[in-house]
Amino acid sequence: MGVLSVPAAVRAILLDIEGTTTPIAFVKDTLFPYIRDNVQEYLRVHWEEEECQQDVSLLRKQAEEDSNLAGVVPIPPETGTREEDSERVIEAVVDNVHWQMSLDRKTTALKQLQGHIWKAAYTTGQVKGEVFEDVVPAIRKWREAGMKVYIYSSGSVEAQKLLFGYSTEGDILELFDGHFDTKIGHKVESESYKRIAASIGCSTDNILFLTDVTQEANAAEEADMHVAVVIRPGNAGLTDDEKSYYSLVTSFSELCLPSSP
Ligand SMILES: CSCCC(=O)C(=O)COP(=O)(O)O
Ligand SMILES: [Mg+2]
Repeated sequence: MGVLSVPAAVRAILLDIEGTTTPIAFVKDTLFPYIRDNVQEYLRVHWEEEECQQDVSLLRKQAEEDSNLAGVVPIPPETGTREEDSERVIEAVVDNVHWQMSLDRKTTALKQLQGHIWKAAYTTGQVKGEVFEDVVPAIRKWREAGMKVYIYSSGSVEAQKLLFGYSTEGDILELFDGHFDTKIGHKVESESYKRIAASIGCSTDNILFLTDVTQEANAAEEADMHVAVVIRPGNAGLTDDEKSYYSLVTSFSELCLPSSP
């Protein structure tokens, strides 16, 4: 087992979810298929609700921005009150969601709707959020040592709270001091990490970011955060250059805090 010495300046640890706290397989084989199978029914049941209409407006706006992309599915406005008219728009939303998911898009519009659809899956016990077994004991230890712990995922804050609130380890939301999603900016843009530091109330140099994606690690490093790349079963492989450049961990238990013996 390796050891990663956490720099003395670090006061907060910022965690990615998919591929870091949670197996990619849980997202790809459980969460995403649930959306594909249930999006149409969800839209039919919740169509008249304000929250659902806001999600659809955001998806429509995203489709307009995506108009130059191959395969984009535009979402027409609803022009009447007849059921056939709603059904026509629902079909377009379903196709748009399926298209975005086929490309693993991380748009705020897609992620917001996904979070709302997953709510029933978690609250009825059909799905439990998976976390690697080293995650909870390590975070408890970090917190005891005075470290703040935050989540930054492309999954919406609502989706994050469902995953950790209904996890295989029970409700573990108390382990986190806060949550960030793409509303603060995309994970491959360095400005996002500066905004997160400002929101936490510290300097980027006081934060260690753990992620499986090297483009995210690059962006955080460019913002002057400390970074480590997490290697988990099922994660994408790294090039030899990436392996030698980044600090790597295969378990959170490998992190050694400055005061740790
Ligand atoms: C937060 S639950 C769903 C995960 C998800 O939708 C996703 O896109 C994961 O992205 P991450 O930034 O956590 O790798
Ligand atoms: Mg990830």
